[in-house]
Amino acid sequence: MIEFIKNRLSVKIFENRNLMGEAVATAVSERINELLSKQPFVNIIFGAAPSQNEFFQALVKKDVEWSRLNAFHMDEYIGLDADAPQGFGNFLKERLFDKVSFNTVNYIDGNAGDYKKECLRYTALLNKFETDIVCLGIGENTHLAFNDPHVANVDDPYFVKRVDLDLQCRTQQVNDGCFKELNEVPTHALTLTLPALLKAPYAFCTVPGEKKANAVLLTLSEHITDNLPSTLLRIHENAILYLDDQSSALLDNKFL
Ligand SMILES: O=C(O)[C@H](O)[C@@H](O)[C@H](O)[C@H](O)COP(=O)(O)O
Repeated sequence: MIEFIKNRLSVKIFENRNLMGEAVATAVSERINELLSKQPFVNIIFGAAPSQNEFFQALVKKDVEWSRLNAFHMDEYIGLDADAPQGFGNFLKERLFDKVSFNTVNYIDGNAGDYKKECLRYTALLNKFETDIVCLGIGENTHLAFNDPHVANVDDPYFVKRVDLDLQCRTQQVNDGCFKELNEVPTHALTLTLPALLKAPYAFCTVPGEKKANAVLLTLSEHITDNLPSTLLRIHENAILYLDDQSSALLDNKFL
């Protein structure tokens, strides 16, 4: 494993995806257990994406008092069928929420007719259950959750909002094998905003795969700006970026 720090961001590079996933699961479960030794519940937000699969597989095997965790997710498509496997709530249900017994699982409803009301409902939950940990990925366009560069706002006044998805983001969903064709990918979603994600005291960011190599390079080498949302991880007080051999492939000696 190779490790370095860029600004405040700790970066860890693993030989392959499985080792990376196992390491994230170990770190997250240790943090959960440490917090549970001091407080009754832990509130945790999960990204819903194939990049998180190895992490989830390892996490559910960890020794954690799941019944003391309140789970959230960070975004949801608008307008997919309620039981569509691509729905982020459904994605997490299959891989995580049905595997262990959380105290509560809090789903975003992408089919709520009144999306403003749904954003307010979820905002109220996030305020009630203050986030302790966020587990997230990075998009090919450097998005965090569905904060694509054109809608990402580090000073966003909202915690949850409706956004349109840019072409690179929608194409990524096809590249990831979640949808067969671009025109199947919804154009809009509800997402937690950058302030809602970045206020979590602990952030574990898991980014494997060759398709993310350029986004990883931008994350670590460009100026910190919400036009490249993942660069903001570099000023988070407690964030760790987990990479594999492929996603780290473009990082040269000036980093390593
Ligand atoms: O809920 C999520 O997790 C988000 O929509 C998103 O930010 C995702 O983490 C990245 O786009 C990485 O996604 P992939 O794993 O699909 O590459």
